[in-house]
Amino acid sequence: MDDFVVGGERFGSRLILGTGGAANLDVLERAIKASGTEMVTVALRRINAQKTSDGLLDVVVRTGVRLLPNTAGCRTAAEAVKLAHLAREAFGTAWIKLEVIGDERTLLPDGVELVPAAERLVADGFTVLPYTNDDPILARRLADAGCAAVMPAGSPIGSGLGIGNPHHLRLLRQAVDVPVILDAGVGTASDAALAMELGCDAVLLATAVTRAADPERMATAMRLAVEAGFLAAHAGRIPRRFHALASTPDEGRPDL
Ligand SMILES: CC(=O)[C@@H](O)[C@H](O)COP(=O)(O)O
Repeated sequence: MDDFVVGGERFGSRLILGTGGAANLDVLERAIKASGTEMVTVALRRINAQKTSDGLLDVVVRTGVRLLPNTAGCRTAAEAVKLAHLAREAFGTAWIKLEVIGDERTLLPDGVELVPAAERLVADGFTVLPYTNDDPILARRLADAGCAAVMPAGSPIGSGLGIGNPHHLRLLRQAVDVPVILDAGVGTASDAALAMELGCDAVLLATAVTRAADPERMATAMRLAVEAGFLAAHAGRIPRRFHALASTPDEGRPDL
């Protein structure tokens, strides 16, 4: 698999893990290792930046993955910008997964708040990766604002419904030049493979692994699915046909 380049940095894995929902840190650490991920996202409010042992931050340090703080829980652009600045101070990283949630029930992104928040953070020197809707126009606005990637939801966070609108995802892929990372809604490995086959550059998922009956095994499945989807997307699939096409040619067939 080719390296994944985002924000000017190179990653060997195209799978990003969210850390919410794990039963405990030991389970999470084993899942991170099994997934082969090189980047995990963490809600700032879940981390104690001062704590030096037994915390989520220690898992991040021990596994050697990049920490991508997120602005989970924010409802307005102003809140998200403030939290991003706190994260930069606390963790010494200017990378931020920008989340501005529009609605408690669906947890879908608020596109109206998202664009000015992204513009502000880019101007402030952040590498911004926004969680967005599967709307190609909004994605283009975010890319034009200088975001390093766009992260469309497949379906609502934690729903496990997979990719609700594959056509929109294809349109979105064509609408932007920055990496597209499917974020949210993945339920099982085939959803992750499909995202890659539709042209996504990477997949971010949390619940499907952290709340699986066997998180370590599901993390392995997700690693393989992302790799398989990427390879298939770049292997030139056969065209779909209405009728059959014999796989063995007729010539040389004995007269019976
Ligand atoms: C936007 C957001 O919070 C997602 O990153 C979420 O953590 C992952 O969604 P799933 O839990 O559905 O994979």
